[in-house]
Amino acid sequence: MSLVIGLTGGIASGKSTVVELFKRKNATVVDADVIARKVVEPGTFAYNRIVREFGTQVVGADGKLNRVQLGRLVFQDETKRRQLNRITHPWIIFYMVRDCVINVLMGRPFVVLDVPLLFETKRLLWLCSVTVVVVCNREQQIERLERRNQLSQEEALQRINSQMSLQEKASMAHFVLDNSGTLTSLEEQFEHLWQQLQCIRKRRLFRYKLLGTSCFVIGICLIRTIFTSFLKQ
Ligand SMILES: CC(C)(COP(=O)(O)OP(=O)(O)OC[C@H]1O[C@@H](n2cnc3c(N)ncnc32)[C@H](O)[C@@H]1O)[C@@H](O)C(=O)NCCC(=O)NCCS
Ligand SMILES: Nc1ncnc2c1ncn2[C@@H]1O[C@H](COP(=O)(O)OP(=O)(O)OP(=O)(O)O)[C@@H](O)[C@H]1O
Repeated sequence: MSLVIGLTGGIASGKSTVVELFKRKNATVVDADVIARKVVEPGTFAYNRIVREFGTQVVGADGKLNRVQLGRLVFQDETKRRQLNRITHPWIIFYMVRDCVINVLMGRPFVVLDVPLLFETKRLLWLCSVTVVVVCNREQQIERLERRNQLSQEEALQRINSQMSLQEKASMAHFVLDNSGTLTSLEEQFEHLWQQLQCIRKRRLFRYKLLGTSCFVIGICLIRTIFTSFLKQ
C-alpha cells in the first residue's frame, strides 16, 4: 500500500532540498518541474503551440525553448502566464497522474508528488493522502531566488508574487516544514515528519488489512449460509 504525499511550497522555499531528504529515505519522487520540461521538448504538441502563440523570440539557437526569455515574459505578465499554463498544465497533469498511478501499482511505500502549484491549480490534490508545505521567510526567499537564478530583486518579487502566499499554503497543508533556519534545522523537522508519515502509513495498512479480513470472513459466512440452505432443500 502506498502513501501519496503532495509536496509544495513557494519558489525557492526549499522543496528540492526536502526532496533530497525524501530520496535518502528511499521514497519515490515524481517531480512536476522535470515533467514540465519534458512536455515542452522540441516537436511536442505543447512546444509547437508555445512557438505559435509566443513567437520565435522564445526559441533558442539550439531549437529548444529559451526558458530564461520565456520566464521573463510570463512572470511579468499574468495574461501570458495563464496562456502558458493553459498550454502546459493539461500535459503536466496527465503525466503526473500516470507516473503516480504506476508507482502506486508497483507498490512503492511512499510516493512524493513535488508540485510547486499544488494548491494554485488543485488538480492533483485528489491523489494526495497527505500534503506538506515547505515555507521560509520572505527575505530569505527573495535572497535565495536572486542568488540561485541570478535575478534582480524586482524579478525575484515578480516570481514570488505570481504564486499563492506561503501563509495561505501553510494554512491549507497537513504538515509545514519551516526552512527559514539552517539545513540542520530542516533535517531535524524532516525526521519528525518522516516518523509521523510512517505512523500514518502503518495505521492505513492496518485498516486495509482489517477491512480485507472482514470482507473475507463475511464472504465465507455468506457462502456457508447459501450452501447449507441449498442442502436442506
Ligand atoms: C516559465 C518557465 C519557462 C521558466 O523556466 P525556468 O527553467 O526558469 O524555471 P523552472 O521551470 O525550473 O521553475 C522554477 C519554479 O518557478 C515556479 N513556476 C514555474 N512555472 C510557474 C507558473 N506558471 N506560475 C507560477 N510559478 C511558476 C515554480 O515554483 C517552479 O518550481 C517554466 O517554469 C514553465 O514552463 N512554466 C510553466 C509550467 C509550470 O507551471 N511549471 C510548474 C510546475 S506545476
Ligand atoms: N536552509 C537553507 N539555508 C541556505 N540555503 C538554502 C536552504 N534551503 C535551501 N537553500 C538554497 O536555496 C535555494 C532554493 O532551494 P530549493 O532549490 O530547494 O527550492 P525549491 O523550492 O525547490 O525552488 P523551485 O521551486 O524554485 O525550484 C537553493 O539554492 C538551495 O541550495
